Amino acid sequence: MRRVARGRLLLSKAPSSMSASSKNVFLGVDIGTSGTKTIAIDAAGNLLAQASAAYPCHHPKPLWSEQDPADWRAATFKTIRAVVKKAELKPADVKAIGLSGQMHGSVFLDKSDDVIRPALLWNDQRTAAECDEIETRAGGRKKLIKLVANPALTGFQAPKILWLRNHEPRNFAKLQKVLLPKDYVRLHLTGERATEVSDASGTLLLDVVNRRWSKPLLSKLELDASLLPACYESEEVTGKLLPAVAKQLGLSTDCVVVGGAGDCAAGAVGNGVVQRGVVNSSLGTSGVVFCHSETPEYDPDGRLHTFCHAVRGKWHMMGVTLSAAGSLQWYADALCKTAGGKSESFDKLVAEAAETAVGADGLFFLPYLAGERTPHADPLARGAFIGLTQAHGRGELTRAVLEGVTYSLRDCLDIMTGLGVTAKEVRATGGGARSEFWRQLQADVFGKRVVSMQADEGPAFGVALLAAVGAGEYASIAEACSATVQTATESKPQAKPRRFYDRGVEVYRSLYQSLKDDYRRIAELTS
Ligand SMILES: Nc1ncnc2c1ncn2[C@@H]1O[C@H](COP(=O)(O)OP(=O)(O)O)[C@@H](O)[C@H]1O
Ligand SMILES: O=C(CO)[C@@H](O)[C@H](O)COP(=O)(O)O
Repeated sequence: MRRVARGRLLLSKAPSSMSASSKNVFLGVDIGTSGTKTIAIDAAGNLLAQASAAYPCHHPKPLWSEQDPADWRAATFKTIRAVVKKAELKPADVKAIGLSGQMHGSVFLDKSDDVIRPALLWNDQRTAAECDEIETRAGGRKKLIKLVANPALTGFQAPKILWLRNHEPRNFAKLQKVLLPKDYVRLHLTGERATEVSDASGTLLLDVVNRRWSKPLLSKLELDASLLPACYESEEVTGKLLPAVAKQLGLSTDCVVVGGAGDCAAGAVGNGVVQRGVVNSSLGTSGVVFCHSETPEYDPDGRLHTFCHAVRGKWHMMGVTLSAAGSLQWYADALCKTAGGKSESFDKLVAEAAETAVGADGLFFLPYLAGERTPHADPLARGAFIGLTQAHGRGELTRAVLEGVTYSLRDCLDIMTGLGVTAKEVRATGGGARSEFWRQLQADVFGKRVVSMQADEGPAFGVALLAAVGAGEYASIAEACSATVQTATESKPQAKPRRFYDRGVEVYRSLYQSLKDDYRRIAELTS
């Protein structure tokens, strides 16, 4: 059923309603930090239906971050049922499902596959001591990078496993398996304990160059390899729906679940970033700047991650700022309640910001609400408004948040550029990229053309394409992308704001340098 050319043809002439027998539908599920989004697409990449469900994130202590895996499972089942209903799909229509999700999170399971404690997330900063332990056990930072291509960072999964061993030994004694968020959902869909290379890269336990678990590092950390699931390539089939699950979802037991991808690689596939020349910028809870690599490439200072791409035999580099659109979410929730007690809408806040001057009249925002990864790798960093005056109102505050987050993405982009990555265009994705104003701001801060995508479904679209490849609809991910991915709007850098932001980013950068010792003192004060 390989029908590459058909996919291309259908792109320009997509049927609005296919006959029951002709449907070949693929689902993409993205288990994000703020919620889960599921989409259904046809073979040409046309969106048939989408549904989303939100859930909370818990912060039991400052800079800690946890979620209940049961919320991801419930949201996935609910949204799959919703798209099946909305698109009026018959069980046999859905050929494959792709899973994507927030990376690095650790779901600790006991021998009955029950969750031992809430999951520790990608933006949880409690593991600084365990990162030091990993570097020491590996024989130093250089040796660690040789084994797994990356330095130890607090968000990654391996330090979380060591944290459990060091701080909750009774829970560690029960531990049989550690899964990533999307892979916990896979277990409930298929009964299989499996992951794939792009998400596995973010555990710090994958030999990224050879795309397999690093036995040498596992042994140095005294971790049993049986804790980890089987590791596949992203488009490979990892299992089929369990009979009871298929019945519950209105799908068939012939429906396969492919490896899928971590949300960064999935978003890149969804935006067609499967070759050099374009980079992806994502404004989700986190912010990510992502480039494709033909071979593993490294930032010698370890500020960018070197991970496997969701494309077989390819890699990527990315910089990750921990509170991107998440900063806007925090700001709306903490400081912008309406009279009815709800958070002000993002559209209203952004419209107010758009009315204010470039640079928010000298107000800066540092978006380090959850510490920071790129460029500072500083778990103690904190957020800040700097430069407030009595002339500032809500519009300037919002603008400062949007600008601060975008400066942080520029930090990531500039590191990449410094390593020789050239990009003629930035492809914008994530909830924040829905805003035309924020896309234009990116163009002005980056000094590059920023485009939005026709299928603005981010990682969910990327893994739906991986599902289509896994089911044999396309011969390769590159073919699936070239048949279905199209850009939509374009924002070009404007000369005056661009000049301002080139100077503004220097002030922004020096503010962190001025504050970093104080962050340490704040940590001592509050510990
Ligand atoms: N219209 C909008 N304008 C600006 N920002 C928006 C808009 N809609 C959503 N966002 C931002 O996008 C975030 C959600 O992005 P999303 O990519 O869904 O996150 P995640 O994948 O982390 O769950 C919201 O918290 C909000 O900050
Ligand atoms: O930590 C990373 C990537 O390294 C984050 O990108 C997470 O994967 C969370 O994604 P969002 O929920 O923000 O989309």
